[in-house]
Amino acid sequence: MEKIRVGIVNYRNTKPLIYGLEREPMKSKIDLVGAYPARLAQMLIDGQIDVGLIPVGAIPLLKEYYIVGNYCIGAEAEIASVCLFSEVPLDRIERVYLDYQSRSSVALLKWLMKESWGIHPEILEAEDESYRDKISGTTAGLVIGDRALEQRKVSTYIYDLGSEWKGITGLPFVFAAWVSTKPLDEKFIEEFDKANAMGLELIDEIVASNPYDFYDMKKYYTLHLSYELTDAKKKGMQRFLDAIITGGEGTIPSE
Ligand SMILES: C=C(O[C@@H]1C=C(C(=O)O)C=C[C@H]1O)C(=O)O
Repeated sequence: MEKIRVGIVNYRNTKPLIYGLEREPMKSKIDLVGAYPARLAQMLIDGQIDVGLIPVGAIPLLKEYYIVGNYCIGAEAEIASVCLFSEVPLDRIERVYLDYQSRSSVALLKWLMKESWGIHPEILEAEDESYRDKISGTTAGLVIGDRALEQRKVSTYIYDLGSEWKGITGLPFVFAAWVSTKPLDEKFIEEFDKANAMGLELIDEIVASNPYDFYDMKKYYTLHLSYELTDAKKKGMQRFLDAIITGGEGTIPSE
């Protein structure tokens, strides 16, 4: 049987979900491909993967899409790894770098600046990692993933996008979900879902085997990240999609 090509986010946030994908019975049925979120979205559009952890902010670009299974990269409130970093408070920010690796948080940040914070800094599209050195003075920057956990040690002001969303909408936020552009076999989805659940029961083991100096990973996996795609998360996801489709923040530049 042909293997299903599965695109996974290459950040630590994904480790609990892929624990079971890297083991049987899933292992021999799939090929795992790791990339940063914005790249994964492009890979799904280009047909290089069959299913992937796709940024919800990129969903408006898909002609047809299917949410696969019952797990996601989500947060009930504070996420810790998706933040606007700055050396000055919000009202003094003059320029904002957007993270080239993100699609959801870029759209969420634009929405927050316009609808909630009422600030209109100049928007700069980061093209590579060098933008992080430019987060200084009145130039702020959006950073996601492990790099954000590292940036927490550098920047003075940290605006957590998960907390901001929750504060305004009262809903959880889904950063990425398993998405395909064609329907997948139902039996496969069932097994895939079970494999996703496997690591969530083994957080202590995952934390112990992946030492990390920048953040308390037990706290990250259990307090910040929330992996079940609950009804509340689906509601949060729909609310976000409605906001970015009407606001135009869902459009992404070509790579
Ligand atoms: C929680 C996170 O969510 C990520 C943020 C994404 C985005 O902004 O497009 C996409 C996938 C997620 O891995 C994170 O990276 O820290």
